[in-house]
Amino acid sequence: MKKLYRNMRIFTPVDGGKPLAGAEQAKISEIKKGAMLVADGLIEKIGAEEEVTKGLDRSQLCFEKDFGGACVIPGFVDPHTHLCFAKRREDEFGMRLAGLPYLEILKRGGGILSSVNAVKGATEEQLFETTKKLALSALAKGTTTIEIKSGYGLSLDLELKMLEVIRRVSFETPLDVVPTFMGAHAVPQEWKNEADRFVDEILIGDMLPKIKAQGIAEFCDVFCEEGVFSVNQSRRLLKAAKAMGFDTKIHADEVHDLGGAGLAAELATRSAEHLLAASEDNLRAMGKAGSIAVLLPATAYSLKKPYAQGRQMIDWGVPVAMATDCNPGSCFCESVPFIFGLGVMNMDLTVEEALTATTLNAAYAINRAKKLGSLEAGKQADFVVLDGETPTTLAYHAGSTSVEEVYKLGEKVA
Ligand SMILES: N=CN[C@@H](CCC(=O)O)C(=O)O
Ligand SMILES: [Zn+2]
Repeated sequence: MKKLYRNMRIFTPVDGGKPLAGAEQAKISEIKKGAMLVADGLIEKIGAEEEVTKGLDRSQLCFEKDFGGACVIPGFVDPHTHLCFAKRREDEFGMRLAGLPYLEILKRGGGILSSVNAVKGATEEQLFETTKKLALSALAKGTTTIEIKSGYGLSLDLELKMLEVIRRVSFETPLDVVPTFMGAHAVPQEWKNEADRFVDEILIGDMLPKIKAQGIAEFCDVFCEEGVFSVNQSRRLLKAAKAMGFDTKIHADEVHDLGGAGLAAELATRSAEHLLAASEDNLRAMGKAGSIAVLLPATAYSLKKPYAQGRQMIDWGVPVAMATDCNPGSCFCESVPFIFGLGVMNMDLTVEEALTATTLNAAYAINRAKKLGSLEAGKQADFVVLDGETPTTLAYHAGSTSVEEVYKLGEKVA
């Protein structure tokens, strides 16, 4: 049986088989009075209502809905989160507001390391409950697919505990979940003066092969930053991960221009994230290598840092995606509508570019574009109904999500 959704004003990027870059990123298709025929959660037909309903045998339908001309966009894809954590760090936010730098808190044993202690102290059930609650909050705000990283474990047992919880979120919520192993999120206290050995013996020699054998993570990510992992250490880790069959990502040039974006280009990682301090040369090299820039404007907001050069990156031909970076430290935000507004207002993306950045390019950044990220025949019927005439409302109606209804695989889920 099929479902017919009609009388919708549909806005969607169009998938040309690769992430949209340069002027292509702003190309959005608009169907003024559109309809979607859905079978088994997939879009069978989409287009002008007249076309979609021509010759349609309505007795084949199990459901039909008139959306009254409402604005519909693809479900948001959030390609960078640290949503799996046990405890908030509101106290640290206060310290940062008082002037203590983010990396200094980590250096003193707080930050990511305090989240490691919290994961250690939580039962798997507790960790699952906090993670699920945030995932459902993201869903209510229009996110239908989400990447979630481990990285608050830093030992094999705790990383597996996190990845198990992340797997459960994919089974026990309507969201599509993409799991990333991020054992290289910080150097654990016990390896403080031996980061090289931690990378070579523990991460590469032990954790990566065991995580791979369990098939519990798809991507490998590393925090390449001054005082965390160097470019050389990150290179060794990502090369080894690639050789073992992981897809790769890198937290690059978030605070200092260490050359992480250059490494992303050199290794052609699927994406590089943050890039607040990345140099023009390295960003252009990323564009040439096809590495996607995943920008996290709510982190700049929360760290009170200058925003990444989103406008310039698009002009330089780098495909741009955006993500929330939801985590308890640098950015406690699971709202894609919020980052959509920041992208438009503070990084000078156009509304059309921001829509591509939060849907199709975001799907490419986690290797899901074949299934989702745009509303086209053959892809999943994951979509969001907005309170507004066009996607502009996402930036215009500040402080509101503008998200009225959320559909996953053709089912209303929020
Ligand atoms: N910068 C590194 N990792 C996270 C923050 C993690 C944390 O502070 O807990 C980020 O992407 O912002
Ligand atoms: Zn991150």
